[in-house]
Amino acid sequence: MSDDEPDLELLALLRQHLQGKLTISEEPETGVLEGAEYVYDNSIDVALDMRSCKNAAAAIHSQMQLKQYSPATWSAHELHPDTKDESTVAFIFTMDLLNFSFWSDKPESERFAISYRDRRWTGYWSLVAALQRALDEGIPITDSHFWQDEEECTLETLRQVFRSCTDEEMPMLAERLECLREAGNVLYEKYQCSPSNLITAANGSAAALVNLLARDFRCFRDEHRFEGRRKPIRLLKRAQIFVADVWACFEGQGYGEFRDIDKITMFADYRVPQMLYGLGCLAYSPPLDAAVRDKKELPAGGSWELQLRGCSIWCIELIRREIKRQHPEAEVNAILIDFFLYDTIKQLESAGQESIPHHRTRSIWY
Ligand SMILES: Nc1nc2c(c(CN[C@H]3C=C[C@H](O)[C@@H]3O)cn2[C@@H]2O[C@H](COP(=O)(O)O)[C@@H](O)[C@H]2O)c(=O)[nH]1
Repeated sequence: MSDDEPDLELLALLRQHLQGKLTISEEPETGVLEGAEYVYDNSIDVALDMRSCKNAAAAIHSQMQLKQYSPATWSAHELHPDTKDESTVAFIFTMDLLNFSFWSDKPESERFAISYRDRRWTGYWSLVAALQRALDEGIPITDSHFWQDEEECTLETLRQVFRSCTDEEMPMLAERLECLREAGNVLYEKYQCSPSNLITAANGSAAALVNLLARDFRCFRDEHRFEGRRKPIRLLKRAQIFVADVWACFEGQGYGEFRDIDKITMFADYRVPQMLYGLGCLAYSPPLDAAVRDKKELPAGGSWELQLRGCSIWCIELIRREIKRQHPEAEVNAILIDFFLYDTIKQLESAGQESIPHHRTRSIWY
């Protein structure tokens, strides 16, 4: 549809509203789930297997019960901050500004890794370890004033913060510096340099906080054109995982209190789709299956990548609904299911039991 043609969807909504049949709720929506369902309905290279989703729902629920998965599980990870104050919000914001693209095709012993507390950390944990190490070394890496200081916060500084114990540098360092610089400027201009003011501005709504991050920060605006649809598909992975990390860290209290936290969807990354494939929930067309197994890079924003990301979000939504159908009393949402599946695929990876490689796309979105 060209831009000058009437938006029939919008006209229908307005007509219903004028006829008093529709109360436009003031509660904000992110639109992520609507976009994910659209991608699922229009995917030909990724499909969901309903029988496997049903079986996975039962297995995931019982495992989560067994492991007593709850928001408190977040703080149990040794590298996550155990303070619960404004500096913790700044830490999580910094972490989720940079929470993308750690994957490497080098052998395990040669891939980018951070040495910290006598251990070698890779992937997402290399990010958390590097931030903790920087703070231990007196580098104010979670301070937005620092991010704006072009003398102090340089590419060289980031090379130091993210120095590897192997020859491989952290991927996309220049893009990471750009994210910090932009976030520092936006926080200075609109939020008195304080990430916790973002939470205050959202006034207790998780969806409002996600929308505010996508509106004010280009580096959180994880939105993409899909198959000619006029409205972009909003995936907003790092904006959503920021809200989820704050909610889990503060266990739904204080900075973590959101009345609509269940509106947050699965985080469309490169790990959980891999887990869903292993559970038989996701199936790929032969050309996509071959490309993923051959570890070919999938172009960022391409149809295959968007089908993988959108169908994964929709798949977790169906699993969540099935768990709630089987166990109406279950305290479960897409966040906890997602966290559980990420942690599980990481355990399978360390045991060398992945059934397919994760897909390879280089981007700042995940
Ligand atoms: N969907 C989803 N994606 C997640 C996470 C996490 C870590 N969250 C912690 C907090 C609570 C949980 O219990 C986890 O312990 C990282 N990622 C993403 O994965 C990729 C990193 O993969 P690898 O290079 O293999 O570490 C990268 O895109 C990163 O953004 C998650 O939870 N869900």
